[in-house]
Amino acid sequence: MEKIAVIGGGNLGIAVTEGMLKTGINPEKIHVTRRRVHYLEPLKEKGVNVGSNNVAAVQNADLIILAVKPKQAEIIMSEIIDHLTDNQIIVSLVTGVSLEAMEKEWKIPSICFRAMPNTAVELQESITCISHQPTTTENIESIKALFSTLGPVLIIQDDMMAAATVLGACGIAFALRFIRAAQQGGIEIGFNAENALKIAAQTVKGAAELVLQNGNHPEQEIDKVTTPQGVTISGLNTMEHQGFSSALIQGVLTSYNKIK
Ligand SMILES: NC(=O)C1=CN([C@@H]2O[C@H](COP(=O)(O)OP(=O)(O)OC[C@H]3O[C@@H](n4cnc5c(N)ncnc54)[C@H](OP(=O)(O)O)[C@@H]3O)[C@@H](O)[C@H]2O)C=CC1
Ligand SMILES: O=C(O)[C@@H]1CCC=N1
Repeated sequence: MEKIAVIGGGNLGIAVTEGMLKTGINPEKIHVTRRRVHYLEPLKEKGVNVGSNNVAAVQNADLIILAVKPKQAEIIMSEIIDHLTDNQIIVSLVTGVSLEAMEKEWKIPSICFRAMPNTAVELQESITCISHQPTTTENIESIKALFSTLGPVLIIQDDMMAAATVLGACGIAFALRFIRAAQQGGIEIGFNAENALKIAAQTVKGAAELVLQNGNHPEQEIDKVTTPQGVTISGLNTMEHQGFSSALIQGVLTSYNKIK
């Protein structure tokens, strides 16, 4: 990709930009916008173009990454629409706005994709789900290649984007709440906060790697830890009696129903 505009340098826009910078992309090729431009000072110091002029940013860009809230996106689209060309590519990270709505309601002339990374994109540890219209045949590989530098990529149907948002993007918060709870437990049994957090976080990372690298079902790995009449199974069963898995599944469904 030659020049990239990131419209909306907030939590996700900054994370995506930081991730792209880590891939070695030339910072001068990136232009990030937001209204309170002073929050973009750290990116500016790294050589990224920053500003509040969305039109200037898109006029110069081959790829436009839209990273604003849905209501903000409507306003911004009306501002930039006349400056878009049909050879530009728009990748929307906006939650809950389908490709069909982007084309019909926003009337975007450019090639549209949706992408759903999570904030670990900053560390190139996201999983990014990408969707495109069935009629879109070009540019899929280049979009896939860009996000593949930021973690694994899955191409999915656009109607699965809400599910991707919940499992992948909200999932970061769900996993972090687990880590926090484990840390709190760790403090009760004697660790200071710093060590409890380090153990909890690294243990989650290790558990994830066991699933990802071994390709095993979580329960296979759990079986290896649960000594008969041992301490792990007692703790696990108490958590389940308290509704651990059920609470997580219900939370996922609540988030999903809210997007829908
Ligand atoms: N955070 C996450 O983990 C994820 C978020 N998403 C989706 O990504 C989108 C962005 O989320 P998030 O980054 O969390 O939200 P933020 O509110 O952090 O970021 C949006 C940014 O847009 C800027 N903005 C608002 N109006 C304009 C404008 N007119 N021109 C330029 N910039 C503008 C705001 O800055 P200012 O007020 O200074 O203009 C703000 O920083 C949302 O649709 C969200 O649902 C998707 C996946 C994960
Ligand atoms: O909470 C939200 O609505 C957005 C979508 C995914 C992550 N943040």
